[in-house]
Amino acid sequence: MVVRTVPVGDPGDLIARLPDNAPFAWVRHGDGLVGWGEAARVTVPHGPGRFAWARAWLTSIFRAADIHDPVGLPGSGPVAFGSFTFDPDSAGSTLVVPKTVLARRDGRAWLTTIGEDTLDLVTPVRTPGRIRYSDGALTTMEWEHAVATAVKEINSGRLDKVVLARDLIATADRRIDPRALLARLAARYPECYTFSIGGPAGGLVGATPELLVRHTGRAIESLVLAGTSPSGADPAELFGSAKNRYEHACAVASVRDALATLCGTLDVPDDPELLVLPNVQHLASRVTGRLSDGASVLDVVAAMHPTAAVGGTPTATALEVIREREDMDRGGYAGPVGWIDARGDGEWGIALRCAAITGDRARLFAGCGIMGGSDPAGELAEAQAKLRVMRYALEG
Ligand SMILES: C=C(O[C@H]1C=CC=C(C(=O)O)[C@@H]1O)C(=O)O
Repeated sequence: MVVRTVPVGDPGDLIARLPDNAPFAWVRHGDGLVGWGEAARVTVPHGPGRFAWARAWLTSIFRAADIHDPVGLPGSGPVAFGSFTFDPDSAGSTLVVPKTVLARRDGRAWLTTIGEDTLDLVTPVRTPGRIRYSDGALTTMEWEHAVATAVKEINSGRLDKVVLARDLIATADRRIDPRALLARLAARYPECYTFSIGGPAGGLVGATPELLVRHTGRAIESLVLAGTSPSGADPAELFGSAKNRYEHACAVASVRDALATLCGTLDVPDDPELLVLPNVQHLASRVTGRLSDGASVLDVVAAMHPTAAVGGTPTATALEVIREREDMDRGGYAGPVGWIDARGDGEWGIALRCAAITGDRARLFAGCGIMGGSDPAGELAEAQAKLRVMRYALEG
């Protein structure tokens, strides 16, 4: 495999450059990486060793490559995009090395191609047309009942926190082109990571505000989110809510504990800040650290997933409750999504505010941190607000 990276002039809108409807993307504030074509693809076997397996597969692919990379920045040279399922026992975790990657970072842009240059025929982007919605695994009433049961389990002492999610099925007039969704998401949610892991029939598309980990050399950074109110509500209520503060503290603790074993230094803020998005606002904590050895971004992802922003506290009990109450397979929702390069650098988010696309169908997901004081109707309203991201991507 011959890999060539060359510096290029400013490519403008990265998403507008995607030629086909199986795109790869990771874009925030216009910067990031987009890719197309497939030089290599693998389905990662499910089970507890999946991240180590993925890492070994990538090492063998990247080691065998003949790499010409004068740019030498995170994301230059060969790159793999990936999505891992939330549940280690679910099938469908995927890594793909695109044939072509176009990237921009801090005013510098580059193009990486693998193998022979091919003429990429640009297919027109079509919007999905009219969208009809139907219930996913549970009706809204059944989901509220699941939340009420989880609240009882928390109050009986079985666990402290669990994140319960629901799905919603959208059916479009025609085959959904992820590029149409990416363009809308990147324009409306510039603060989020707009992502796509393309597949032959569709793939996973979304705009997540939650950075699981950015790895640049030995420096790592994570943005932990948990605790939500509608945008426009008084932030003082969110900061003053014991329920939301404890929900956030559980998520921060899970990240701190996972990173402490890998980092020589780790900086965890005492108090959260506010992240305001068009639909909701979150309590947010930016955690930074330095790795004590040469762990790759996937090694760090393996140690962190699932954080209590998407699982719960304690983790193992929360996973049991999620399996018992949600009545669905989350697939890639709430799993790690992102990219890794041959140096082990990369950026991985938690796949929130996303949908799994298959042909003319999209499965949308949203979840909420459930605590002892949660009100099922309030949690349903919060889940609906989170679903607005992908409803907007589909409907415009
Ligand atoms: C699980 C989701 O959000 C998480 C991230 C931020 C705030 C959350 C909350 O307040 O419940 C969730 O922990 C989702 O968007 O599906």
